Amino acid sequence: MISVEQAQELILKEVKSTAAERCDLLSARNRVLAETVYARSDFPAFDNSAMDGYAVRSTDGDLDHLEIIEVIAAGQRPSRTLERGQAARIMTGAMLPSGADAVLIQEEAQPTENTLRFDRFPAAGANVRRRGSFHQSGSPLLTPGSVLAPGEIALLAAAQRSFVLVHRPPVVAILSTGDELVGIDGDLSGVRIVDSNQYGLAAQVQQAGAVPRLLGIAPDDPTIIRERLIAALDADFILLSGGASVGQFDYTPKVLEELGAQVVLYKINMKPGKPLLFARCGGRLVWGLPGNPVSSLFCFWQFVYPAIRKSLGYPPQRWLLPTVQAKLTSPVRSRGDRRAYLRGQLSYQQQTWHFSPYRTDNSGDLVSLTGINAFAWLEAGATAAAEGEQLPVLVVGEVLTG
Ligand SMILES: Nc1nc2c(c(=O)[nH]1)N[C@H]1C(S)=C(S)[C@@H](COP(=O)(O)OP(=O)(O)OC[C@H]3O[C@@H](n4cnc5c(N)ncnc54)[C@H](O)[C@@H]3O)O[C@H]1N2
Ligand code: MOO
Repeated sequence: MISVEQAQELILKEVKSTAAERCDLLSARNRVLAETVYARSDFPAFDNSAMDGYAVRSTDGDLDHLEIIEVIAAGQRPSRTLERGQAARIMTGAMLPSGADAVLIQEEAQPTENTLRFDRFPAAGANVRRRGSFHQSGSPLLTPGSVLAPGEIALLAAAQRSFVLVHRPPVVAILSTGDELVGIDGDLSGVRIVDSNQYGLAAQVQQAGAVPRLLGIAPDDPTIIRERLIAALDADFILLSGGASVGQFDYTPKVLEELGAQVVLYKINMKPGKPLLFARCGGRLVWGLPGNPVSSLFCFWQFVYPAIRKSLGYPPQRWLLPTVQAKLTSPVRSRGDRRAYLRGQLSYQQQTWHFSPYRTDNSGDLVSLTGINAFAWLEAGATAAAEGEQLPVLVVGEVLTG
């Protein structure tokens, strides 16, 4: 069995970023830029006021008062040049009139009719945003690999880019295998279970920014699994759920081998999720995920999520889910035979990360995943950790702050 870190490295080595596609700016959030975006003009495009007040000449501070010659709103062009002894009422963002080089803020001004008196006079450049001071025409605003968060989206809008080139989201096919499985509305007949992995994995694929393609259920029949797998080969990634272990009806490894797939790895030193299989098949990447629902979702976070992020063009520091060191709020145990990931809740309180372990580590118990946002881990060989001890924690959901 190989380690989690070795497996992540081997998997990521096989992944390439997808080609670029044109995307409407409003749909581009969380996508990754595949071009350099240059500024088409200076920003600000003209000298303007940073505050509501009065545009003045900074050399007029020796005068007793100034004459107010006009009012300039944002979006308007000043109509006159400011001469010695003159001021113009000006709003934040409005164009500075020629002749002016400073803005007296209105809190420090005493206007009466057209006359302006003042307490303190601004120095040259005070409260003025100079043309091109934020960025200049032709300068690169964003480079390939920039992740488009709301700030970047606003910058692109300011640069009048209603469309941008971003990496195409990979298509991830999901095929569940198992005679015991039925669709969400299927007949359970007392011995069957719902194919919940299809839904859980689809939600994870969407959350990671990729496009799920639901291929439904294949029975434990190698011929049918093989057919369905071939049909799935037009997707970028293929997730097979179930049949990865050693049981009599666990056909995933066998079918992949028959199709000429190169198995890159099989079995990881971790719990849950030991019987993970990863292979190259017909130029596509295939994950054989364990059928146990918690194991399957956990393997996704560890080994599929990073691959999706890489293919989306994310920078390497953002491929893996983050980890922190957190203090245990109650003791934990493990068999010690594999690295054990223990589900629980991570919160940040009083400048400290706290991890509250959930009471069970059963790989089939989906209730145990509700409200879970993290997994603390004990290395293989360690069988317990006490309350208050620090453990490394993998963060899979939103962190609680109280
Ligand atoms: N003798 C051994 N038995 C098992 C081993 C082992 O090393 N030796 N490994 C165990 C571990 S660890 C895991 S994890 C599971 C993985 O098994 P498979 O990937 O072969 O999955 P199945 O046998 O098909 O199913 C396991 C379990 O999960 C349920 N399941 C399957 N698919 C779905 C689905 N799409 N949605 C919801 N639930 C699903 C299935 O009914 C089983 O209960 O193997 C252990 N056994
Ligand atoms: O590795 Mo299995 O995932 O423990 O149940």
